[in-house]
This record gives sequence, C-alpha cells and structure tokens, in this order.
Amino acid sequence: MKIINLGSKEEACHYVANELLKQIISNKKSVLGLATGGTMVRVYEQLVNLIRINEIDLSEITTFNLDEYIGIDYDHPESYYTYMHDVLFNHLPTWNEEKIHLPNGSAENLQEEIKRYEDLLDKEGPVDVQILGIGENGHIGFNEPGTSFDSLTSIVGLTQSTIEANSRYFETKEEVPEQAISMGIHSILKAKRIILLAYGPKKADAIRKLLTGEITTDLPASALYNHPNVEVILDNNAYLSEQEEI
Ligand SMILES: O=P(O)(O)OC[C@H]1O[C@](O)(CO)[C@@H](O)[C@@H]1O
Repeated sequence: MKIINLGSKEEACHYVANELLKQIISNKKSVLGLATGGTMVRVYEQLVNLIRINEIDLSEITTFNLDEYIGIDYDHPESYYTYMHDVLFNHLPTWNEEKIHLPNGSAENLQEEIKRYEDLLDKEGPVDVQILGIGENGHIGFNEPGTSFDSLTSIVGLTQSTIEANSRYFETKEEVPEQAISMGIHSILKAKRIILLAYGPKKADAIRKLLTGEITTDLPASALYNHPNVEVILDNNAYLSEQEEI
C-alpha cells in the first residue's frame, strides 16, 4: 500500500481525476469503479473538465458504482443514481447509459438484484481502477465494521455513525435510509488497481487506524492491505493527526 499525502484537498482530488483520465486515455474500453459521497464531488468536477479539454469519447467506457441506498427511489435527490448523474454523467454527452451500472436499491427482488450486480461485475470486469472514499468508521462502499473480507455484493445495514454522517445530505436524520446495496469487500478487491481518497479532519481517525497496519474487520478499509496495488491519497488534515499520534 502506497500512502501519499498531497497536502491539499485540491491536489489530492486532482491526482485521482488525473489517474482516471490516464486510464480512460490508455484504454477506451476501460472499466471504472466509481464511488459517491462528498469526497468525490471535486474529483468528478475536475474529471469533467479534463475529459472536455481532451475531447474524449466515453461511449465504450463501463462504470460500476459501489453502492446505492435501499428505501428511496432511484431518482430521489439523494440517491447515488441522482448524485452520479448530477455530478458526472449529465455533464458529458458521450457516456453510454447502457454501460453505466449502479445497484438498483428499488428493485422488487433485492436478492435477485445483488446476484445480478455481482454477476455483471464478473462478466464485464475486472475493474481497471476502483476509486474509494472512506467512512468516518473506516467503511469502504457501505461495508461497515465487522463485515467479512469475503463479502460479495449484498444488502447491508448502515451503522448509526454512517447515518449520522450522511444525514447532512438529508433534511432530517430520520430520512436517511438504514439499508443499502453495497459491493462487498471481496468484490471491491477484484479490481486491478485501487485508489482510496481521504481528506479533511473528519477522516483523520480512520486514516490513523489504517496506517497502523493492523488488518482487522473492525476497520473494513484495512482489507486493502490484502491487495497488491493500492494507493491512499491524503491531504494534510487527514494525515496530520496520524503523525501527531506517533
Ligand atoms: O465522502 P463522504 O461523504 O465522507 O462518504 C464516505 C464514503 O461513504 C460512502 O458514502 C458510502 O459508500 C461512500 O460513497 C463514500 O466514499
């Protein structure tokens, strides 16, 4: 695992956007693993700009998102389907909607949906570059502490800490869904390359725990130590308190 502190949020987001751009340029049939959350907003803004200035055709690019809420419609303002379209897909005309994949949290049969998603990932994958944020409790995707590292796409419950953290996007905490469909930890680790991005003081505790090197299901992100090609991209705020602890 390579740990890289790029100092600022802007530099860290720029690095991730640049790596996605380079992947797309190196293979116009790339498979990208995409994440949501506040962390990725600036990455996608920068990526949109880079794709525009390079006039890149995205029609053969496949994308897989990590997760989606259960209990709100796909077009709810806070669904990850809406987020991805608002922040990335609607800004560039050449995305092929048929190659854009998110789990369907409003599917009638959720058991069938989780199997469909994992099967599709195996059929279209492996993911060339998977980008990841990290929860304040160390989750990746919506795989909360305690999740088996062997997990595949499944229906997951959100912890109070995640509901609390994500309530900033909803009018009230009560509106935050309590369940989601998430790619599992094993599903995420099938990617060829993984880039985890974390910035800001709220992520410092999870990063400090990650950087101890202990591999434990208490910290889902520590499963990334079992993957040969992982970069953790940080800013001073996410990294500093780790140094202060030493
Ligand atoms: O970037 P945020 O909003 O802090 O969220 C952290 C992570 O939790 C999630 O919201 C759940 O998967 C991710 O999308 C995100 O990477």
